[in-house]
Amino acid sequence: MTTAKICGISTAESMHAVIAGAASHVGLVFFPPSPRHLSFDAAMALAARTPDHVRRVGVFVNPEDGLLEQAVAAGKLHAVQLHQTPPARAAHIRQRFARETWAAIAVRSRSDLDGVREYVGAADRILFDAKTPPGAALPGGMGVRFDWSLLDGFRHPIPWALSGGLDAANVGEAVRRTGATLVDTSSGVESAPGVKSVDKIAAFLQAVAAS
Ligand SMILES: O=C(O)c1ccccc1N[C@@H]1O[C@H](COP(=O)(O)O)[C@@H](O)[C@H]1O
Repeated sequence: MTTAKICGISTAESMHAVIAGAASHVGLVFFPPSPRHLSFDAAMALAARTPDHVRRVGVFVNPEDGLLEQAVAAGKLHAVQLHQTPPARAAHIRQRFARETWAAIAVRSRSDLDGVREYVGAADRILFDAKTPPGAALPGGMGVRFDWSLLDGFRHPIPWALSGGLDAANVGEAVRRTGATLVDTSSGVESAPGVKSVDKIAAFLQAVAAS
C-alpha cells in the first residue's frame, strides 16, 4: 500500500481536503522565499485542525536551531524534512529535536545517489526529490521531475519516499516504476504557485489509493 504526503498546505480548506482524502502526511513549509511559507501563528492554527494520525512534517532548508524550535512547537511537528542539510547537521537536529528526520536528496544523475549512505544514522528517511535548475529560488516545490529509472537497482539503506513533479496523472506510473510506498507532492496539486486546489488534492489521493 502506498501512502501520500501533501506538502505546502496553508489554508483550512486545503487541510480539510488532505484529511478527507486520507493522506498519511501533511507538509508545512518554513522557508520564507517559498510561496507556501507559513508564519508560526498560521502553522499553529493549521496544526490545531489536524488529527494526529495525519503526520505533520515541517519542511526546512538547512535550518538554524532557533527556527526549528519555534516551528516544531507552533506546528506540533511529528517530523522534519531537511533540504540542503549536510548529514552531520541532520544528525544534530534529529538528536536535539527528537523528531522523525527526513533528508531530501536532490537527484538529476545517478551519482546524486552516492550521498544517501551518509545519512544512515543521521536521518530516518530519504526523500528523493528532483534537482531544481541552477539559480532557482527554491530547492523543491517547483514541479520538476527526475528520471525514475535512476533508482533502478538502488539498494536503499533506510526507508525512503519519492517526490518531484508528481501529480494525479503520473503518480500511478511513478509508484509502479519505483516501488515507492510513500509519495509526496506540492505543485502537482496547485492551480498556481502556493495555491492548492482541493479537487487536485482529491484526485491525487485517489490516484495513490488506486496505485
Ligand atoms: O514547496 C516548497 O515551497 C519547498 C520549499 C523548499 C524546499 C522544498 C519545498 N517543497 C518540497 O519539494 C518537493 C517537490 O515538490 P513538487 O511536488 O515538485 O512541487 C516536495 O517534497 C515538497 O515537500
